[in-house]
Amino acid sequence: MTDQPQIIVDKVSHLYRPPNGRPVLALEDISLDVRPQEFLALLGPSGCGKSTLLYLMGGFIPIETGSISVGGKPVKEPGPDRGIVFQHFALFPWKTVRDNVLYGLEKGGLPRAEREQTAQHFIDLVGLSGFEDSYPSQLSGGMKQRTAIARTLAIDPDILLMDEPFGALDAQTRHLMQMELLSIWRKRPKTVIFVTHDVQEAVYLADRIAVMSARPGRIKTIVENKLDRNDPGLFKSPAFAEKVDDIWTLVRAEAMKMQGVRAS
Ligand SMILES: Nc1ncnc2c1ncn2[C@@H]1O[C@H](COP(=O)(O)OP(=O)(O)OP(=O)(O)O)[C@@H](O)[C@H]1O
Repeated sequence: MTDQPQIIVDKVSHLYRPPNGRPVLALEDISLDVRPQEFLALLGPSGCGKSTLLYLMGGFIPIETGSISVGGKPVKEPGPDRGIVFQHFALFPWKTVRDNVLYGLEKGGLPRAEREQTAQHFIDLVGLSGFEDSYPSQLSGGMKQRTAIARTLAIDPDILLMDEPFGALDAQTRHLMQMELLSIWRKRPKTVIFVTHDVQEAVYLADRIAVMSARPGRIKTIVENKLDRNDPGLFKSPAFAEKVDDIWTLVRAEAMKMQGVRAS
């Protein structure tokens, strides 16, 4: 890991202008550097603009104020260097697991046999061997999300943008998926930006945690996470509970501000 930032977010603000409603200032003056191959969590209360920031980095919505660069180039549109995984699985229901994973590889110009080999490699990596011919309706939530992750990983992006990818899963599956994601990330290190409003999830997964303020979203603070995430007992350790508690205190203040905003 070098210390040169791979992603530079510089003074970004974002105003939504819905056709039938008041404009919403979702982000204000966000500056953030992300290092290559670091796992960064974007943490904050609901509505603070986490997804908006992720989509701006992905090039899915235009940047109007400030700038974002990836590898020194300004972000103008989505690109194969940035893969995204959404909360809701976004699979093609009429395609099998194999074909869903192959879909992302179709544009790459690789021969069919090579594409199939790559797809199989990532299906195995996410633990779905034996389910290649299943359709999404035949899979559990966790398996659907694994398929979506395999599809994104198969394209081999340098950067993974993950928008609450485990938010729709039950607590047990969620923890298994977190462990699996860490293990995949160790095998194939990538820059990961992981949006969550779950403090435990952020502390369990991330090298650094950017805590965002209530709307308009700003970066309130960035916390370095020095806990040993290779430690299998980490989740149950006092140090983990203490870190979660410290960060929860920061987030709670913002969540309460958000409630106030809603109540007014
Ligand atoms: N297309 C849109 N038009 C108008 N306002 C929007 C639009 N998308 C998001 N917003 C508003 O911008 C703010 C930030 O939304 P965003 O989805 O980025 O927040 P978030 O932190 O990801 O929330 P959550 O954790 O609930 O998913 C919210 O107040 C939301 O209502």
